[in-house]
Parts: sequence; structure tokens; C-alpha cells
Amino acid sequence: MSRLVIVSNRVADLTNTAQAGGLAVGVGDSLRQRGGVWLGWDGQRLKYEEPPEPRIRKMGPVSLATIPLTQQDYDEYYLGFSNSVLWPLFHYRLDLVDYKSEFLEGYRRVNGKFADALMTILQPDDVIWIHDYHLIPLASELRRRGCTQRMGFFLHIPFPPPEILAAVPRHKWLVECLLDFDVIGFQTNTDLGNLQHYVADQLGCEMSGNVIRTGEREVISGCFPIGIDVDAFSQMAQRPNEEVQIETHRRRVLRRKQIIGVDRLDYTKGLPDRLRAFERLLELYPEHVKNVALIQIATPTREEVEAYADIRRELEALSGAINGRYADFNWTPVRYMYRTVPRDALAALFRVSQVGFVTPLRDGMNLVAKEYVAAQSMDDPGVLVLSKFAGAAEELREALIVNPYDSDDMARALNRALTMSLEERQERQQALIDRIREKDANWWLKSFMDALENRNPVPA
Ligand SMILES: O=P(O)(O)OC[C@H]1O[C@H](O[C@H]2O[C@H](CO)[C@@H](O)[C@H](O)[C@H]2O)[C@H](O)[C@@H](O)[C@@H]1O
Ligand SMILES: O=c1ccn([C@@H]2O[C@H](COP(=O)(O)OP(=O)(O)O)[C@@H](O)[C@H]2O)c(=O)[nH]1
Repeated sequence: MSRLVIVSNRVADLTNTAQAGGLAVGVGDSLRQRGGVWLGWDGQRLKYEEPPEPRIRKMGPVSLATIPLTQQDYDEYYLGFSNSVLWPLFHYRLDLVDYKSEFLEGYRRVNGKFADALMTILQPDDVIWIHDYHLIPLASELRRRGCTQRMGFFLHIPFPPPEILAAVPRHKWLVECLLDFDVIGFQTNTDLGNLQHYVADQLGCEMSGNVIRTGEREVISGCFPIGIDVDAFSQMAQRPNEEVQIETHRRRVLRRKQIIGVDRLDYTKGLPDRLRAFERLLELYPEHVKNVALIQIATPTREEVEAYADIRRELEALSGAINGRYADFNWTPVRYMYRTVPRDALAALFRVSQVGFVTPLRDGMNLVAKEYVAAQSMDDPGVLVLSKFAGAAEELREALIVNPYDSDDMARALNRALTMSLEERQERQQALIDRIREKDANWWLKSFMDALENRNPVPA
């Protein structure tokens, strides 16, 4: 078996459960099983340039290779082109795109830095798996430096339809860069279809099933929905957690139910709309007043980008307004927390929450949806209420699927979830758990590697 070299903007500390972000979680779960090298940014922002050799740390079967960036790199490549241009645009938010030409220059420069660092550690038989929108030009940069190893790319976020993609400056160049990979993977069939339309219509490529012909080369494209380690998460959810147990006991005595939301505080996650839907639940079904609370964990993320500061202000004003209107001496309807919570504590919280409320306006996958399912007990499972615009909705069809722009629709689904019979909850839970087990973290790694190492085309 060849050595696997994974590259992503960030690497995760594999021994630490207190980190937010699905890429780190999904890649971590997969790499722990196969072993290999994981290269990424170390989170530092230096005032000066460093030589390209990465710093290597061994963590069990995985070698973490990290490089620093400069403050200018961080501003132009990470906050700039990646998170102020590609992120909003790929999530269909043209209104939030903030493009400056230096962002594109920084993006190319940093992809060059990643390529220089990789060239110092690559071995001839390595296979390279590159992740996410920060690193689309990396295969081209590596090929230019003489790298001939197999290279795959996985996009964790949505890939937009051609007419939206056309709004990104140099969109043709970006897609041509993608075609320098041997395999290109997406979370959903919708994303895959959007790329295939673009390459056929704009670049004149021929398609044969999921294989894209470009000049002399054949590129495999496919849909590989990311999964989680279901057993590990389920076990975490069952481990005793004193704080959660005390709070759950209190709620049981008072016969109160709990709805839970957990997200990075990102405008793509639909958090204000979610709070408005909860308020609508209290208006339309007053029997839930004092009997249900919404706990919303909103994790800090990309705070230097203005759109993120705006969404935080909006959310905090809204949760204050709902509490001001409804709270009583012994009941707070919205419990809002702006912090990162360790994943094992989240698992315990999911298990004792009667509803998992996951309503992004657009999301690549959303691992929280899968984690909520994995955390439930079969004896008394909760209900997942899931946005139709989360990638996870393509698989998790037995959730209550809602339109995150329609607060009445979400309020009705919440009411249905809170009053659903045990029998129906168990039927839905069984179907959902089967689905997340079928396509788990191991399946994701294996199916992508099968396409990359064995050049097995993915069935259309
Ligand atoms: O690294 P950050 O800028 O702090 O952001 C965290 C990660 O957010 C995004 O996660 C995506 O990947 C998940 C796993 O595939 C998926 O479930 C989710 O829908 C995506 O939004 C981003 O794509 C990562 O690169 C970031 O590390
Ligand atoms: O305070 C937090 C918030 C989130 N997460 C984890 O971060 C991941 C979020 O992934 P998801 O795909 O839902 O969204 P993303 O943040 O990647 O867009 C999940 O594994 C969560 O359990 C966490 O450990 N602590």
C-alpha cells in the first residue's frame, strides 16, 4: 500500500477533541485508521518568511507536517480569496463576495508555498489527497515542479451551478486547475452535476459516465459523501458526563424538552432563521412555552471577516429579544453559547436532546447532523430536523426535512418532532443509523482511495 499524504489548509491535533470544523474531524477519523502524513498550516502568522521545510510531529500512525504563513498570506489567502470570495460564492451568497486582486495573488502564492513544502517530503510512490477550496491550484503548482504522483481532490463545501461560478474572477482558470487532479470528489450528486455541466458547456470536455476527458487526460469525478466513525461517537455519547447528567435530571423532573443546535457561527448555517423558527414555534404552539428550550452552541470562526461579525451581532440581538419576550423566573427559552465545546461533551448533549435542529441555508455536508443520529439511544431516540440545503439531506431522508427560509415550515416540523410517537421515532432512527453506518468515515476513505489508487471510475 502506498503512503498516503493528505494536504489541507489546517491540520488537527489528533489527541485533542476540542476543535470545531468538519474537515478536521472527518480527515482525522479516516487517517487514524490508515496512517500517513498530513500537511497543513500550523495556525501561526509570522512577520517574516520561513524556509519551505515543514515541521514534522509523530502522532501514532500519523505524521503531522506543518508550515507557518505570514500575516500577509493569512490576510490575502485565508481571510481574502478563500473566505471572502470562494466561501460565500460556493455557498450561493454572491451578495457577500468581497474581491480584491491582491487576494488572488496571495491565493496563488500560498498554493506555491504548500507545493514547495510538499516537494521536500514527497516520496516517489506516495499518493496525494488534497482537501478543500483553499488548495484548488495545488495540483497545478505541484505538476509544474515535476511531481508525477497520483493526486486527488475533495471539495468539502458545495460546488455552485455554472451561472453562479461565473461570478468568481478567473473561474475558468480555477476549473482548469481542478482538471490537473486525477480524481475530483464532491459531497453530493448536485455538486458533482454542477461541475460536470461547467466542464462540458464552458470547457468543451467530453464526458463518459463520470470520467471527464480533457485533451489526452482522463479525470475521474465522483460523489463521496463524508462520514463519521459512528461507534466511536456513539460510545462518547454514552460516557458519563456529570454536568450534562445533573442538568438532564432537572429537566426530567420539570418535564422539559430540549432542542439543540451546534454550528460554527457562520452565515451559511442559518442561525437567525433558526431562532426565528423557534420563536414561531412558541407563537403557533403555546403549549410548548415553559416546556421546551433551545440550546444553541455557536462556535467562533473567521471573526476578522466583517460578514461574520455582522451575523454574530444579529444572532445575539435576536436571542436577547426572544428571551426578553418569553423568559420567566425559572425558564430561559434560548440558551445561547458563543464558544467551542469539546466533541465528547457535544456527544453527551446530543443524546439528551429530544430534537437535533440543523438548518443551514447551504452546507457541504454537515457532520453535526450525522453525529446527532449517532448519539441517540434506540430506546428513546430524538428526532433530527434537517435543512434540505445541507449536503447530508441527500442521504438522511428519514429526518424531518425543512426549508430553512420558511420559519412556519420549521416551526411545524419542530412541533411534529416534539410530539412524535416512540414507534415513529424508532423507525426513523433505525433507518438513519443504517445510512450513517453504510457510508461512514472508513467508507469515505476507502471509496476515494479506490478511485485514486486503482483508477476505478465511480459509477454514474
Ligand atoms: O478552518 P476554518 O476556517 O475554521 O473552518 C472550519 C472548516 O469549515 C468547513 O467545513 C466543511 O467540511 C465539513 C466536512 O466535510 C462539511 O461537513 C461542512 O459542510 C463544510 O462546511 C471547511 O470546508 C473546512 O475547510 C474548514 O476547515
Ligand atoms: O464547539 C464545537 C462545534 C463543533 N464541533 C465539531 O465540529 C464539526 C463541525 O462539522 P460540520 O460538518 O457540521 O460543519 P463545519 O464547521 O465543518 O462547517 C463537528 O464534528 C462538531 O462535532 C466541535 O467539536 N465543537
